[in-house]
Amino acid sequence: MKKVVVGLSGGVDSSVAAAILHNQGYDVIGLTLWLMKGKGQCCSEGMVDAATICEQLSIPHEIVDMRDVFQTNIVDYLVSGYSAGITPLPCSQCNRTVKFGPMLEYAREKLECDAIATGHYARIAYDHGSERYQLLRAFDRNKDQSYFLYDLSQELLAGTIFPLGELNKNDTRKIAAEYGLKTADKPESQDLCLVESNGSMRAFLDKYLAPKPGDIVDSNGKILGTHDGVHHYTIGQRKGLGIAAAEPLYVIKLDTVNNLVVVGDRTKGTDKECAVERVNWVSMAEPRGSIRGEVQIRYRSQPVLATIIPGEKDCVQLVFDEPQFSITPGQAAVWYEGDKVLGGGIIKN
Ligand SMILES: Nc1ncnc2c1ncn2[C@@H]1O[C@H](COP(=O)(O)OP(=O)(O)OP(=O)(O)O)[C@@H](O)[C@H]1O
Repeated sequence: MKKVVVGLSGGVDSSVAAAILHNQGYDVIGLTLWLMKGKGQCCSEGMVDAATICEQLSIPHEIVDMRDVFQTNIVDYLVSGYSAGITPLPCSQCNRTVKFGPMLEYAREKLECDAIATGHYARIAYDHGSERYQLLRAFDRNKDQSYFLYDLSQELLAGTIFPLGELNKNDTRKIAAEYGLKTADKPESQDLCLVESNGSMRAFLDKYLAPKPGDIVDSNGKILGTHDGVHHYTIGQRKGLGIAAAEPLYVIKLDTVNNLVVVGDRTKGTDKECAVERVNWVSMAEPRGSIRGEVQIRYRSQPVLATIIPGEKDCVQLVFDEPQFSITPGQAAVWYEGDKVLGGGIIKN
């Protein structure tokens, strides 16, 4: 019988992923990564729900303590990024270094099992021509999570199954109800897990970073207001600036050297190019020259046409056909060809 380790967060998606594979005849083992430090965090509820699902499906449940790895790779990474004036995207980093990598390693070393599965909405296909695993968007475009998965290596893709890739969320809920899963009606998580467990990104950051008051200025240096720490702002932000102005103003630069938040009208926040670092080529090998692709610079942004120019040391330059508003250092840029994730990386500037 084929054996698979399913990452169980205690949510409906991973519960259904486990139930589907179990029903298909896989020998399923549930595995929950214990991620967050502190009592009463969302993880403790998640672990109990995951254990309940395993009980329902009569499958074993393992819990692996990953709190230190999560603290170093995600919490510290976020805090140092925000204090340096960037807006880091923790999810792709979390997927590679906290979830998929360690889960596959644990599955192989401790459970003699070569495959893992998660409840992500994305698809994987093997292309015989290029001999590569391809990462594809989910059928449900509204739930598609391929943007967060661009950083997975070929080895990780080879060992991963996404049982929900061809379903839409309504199907998932229906299947959960059909199987009578305890998590069937569990509400959708809306935010980043750290935001959800702390109430807001501000509340999370305030636990680690002291207030550092400074000025909000326009691009000529004119003082328009004050702020309580550059780390509370993000490029493109419009709300919560506390400035009355005739036209809408957006954050266009975070100047940590002079402790300034620089604001301007929408035209000042657009750019035709950006540099991307820590690039991972997913469905294709790194090309020798420029390629064209549809690029997403945020999770929910519309893909836009651009030329992708490979550079040195895992870097590329993106040149957009049309200037883009609020290109945010720290967020991921992911380039696609149709449904296929070609590659992605972290926006540098
Ligand atoms: N703590 C965890 N331990 C093991 N696997 C996890 C954990 N958190 C998330 N995962 C896996 O990653 C997938 C995507 O996680 P995400 O945080 O995006 O939750 P989600 O889409 O709301 O899914 P779910 O409904 O299963 O919580 C989950 O479906 C699960 O398979």
